[in-house]
Amino acid sequence: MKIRRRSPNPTVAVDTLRYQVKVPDSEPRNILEKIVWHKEVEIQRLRERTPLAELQRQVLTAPPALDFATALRDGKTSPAVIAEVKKASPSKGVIREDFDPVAISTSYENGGASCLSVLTDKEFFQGSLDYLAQVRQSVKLPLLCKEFIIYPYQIYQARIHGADAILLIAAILSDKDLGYFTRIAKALGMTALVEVHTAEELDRVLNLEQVQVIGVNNRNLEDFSVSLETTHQLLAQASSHPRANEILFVSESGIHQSSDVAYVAQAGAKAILVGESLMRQPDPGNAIGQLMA
Ligand SMILES: O=C(O)c1ccccc1NCC(=O)[C@H](O)[C@H](O)COP(=O)(O)O
Repeated sequence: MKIRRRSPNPTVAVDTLRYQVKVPDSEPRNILEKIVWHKEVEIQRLRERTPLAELQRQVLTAPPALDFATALRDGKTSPAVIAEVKKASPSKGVIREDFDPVAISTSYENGGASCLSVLTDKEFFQGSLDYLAQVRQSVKLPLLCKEFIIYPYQIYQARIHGADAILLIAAILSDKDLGYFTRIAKALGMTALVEVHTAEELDRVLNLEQVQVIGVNNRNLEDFSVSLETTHQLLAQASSHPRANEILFVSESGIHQSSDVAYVAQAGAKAILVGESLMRQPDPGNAIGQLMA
């Protein structure tokens, strides 16, 4: 998937007036591009308010990160469950009206999740970094900050708010950034979960030595279609790579029933990331038990 990091619609300054010069194809081509373009503006604004140096100062006094990767390897269940705290999504709109991130997380912890994922994007998922901080105060499980990370700034933000792991999406980051961001995460004691959706992205990521945890997203972010076959195909491709045995593979998205869990586990996934199907149940933690039955 080719994601353009910025809108090709340039702003031209003429004296004090600013004109938008429309160029062809200046609309985002898919939801991922739309999210990333919005993120560029969002991070720019945040940086103006709180510079990176201030975050780097704050991170020094944060409690140490928990070991996300080990919690998955030692999973409470097989495969291990990363249960997601997700109020809404671009594909489904609002998923859970009575959204209480702390109650949901506690229920997940009691229900057998090995780790939690907390969506922090406000604009498209109605998430928040404050939810992440609240969840950190309430549960002992390792936490993934589910964000669209395009700058190191966001990694520091995640750590300060209690994250133990970050998501890095191969479709929106160059190899250089993936390597650099993974090293920053490691320096902060965090795990990087690097997400792929295509054979080409998987190839790129397998060749980055420092990547230890790879997520296969079953959702196509261009058209929102979901197919668990993506896990099957990409894990078959990975199996012939020399590093295959040292990588922990996570199957993400579209997992609704126990036959889905069996299918991706059989394909080689050692962990699953589940949001919507748990969030739609009255007791999300109890739903983990049903899913893993
Ligand atoms: O969930 C979406 O609609 C979505 C749209 C655009 C970018 C990302 C999106 N989801 C992020 C995720 O990775 C999922 O929340 C996660 O894998 C859980 O998926 P599900 O179990 O299907 O809720």
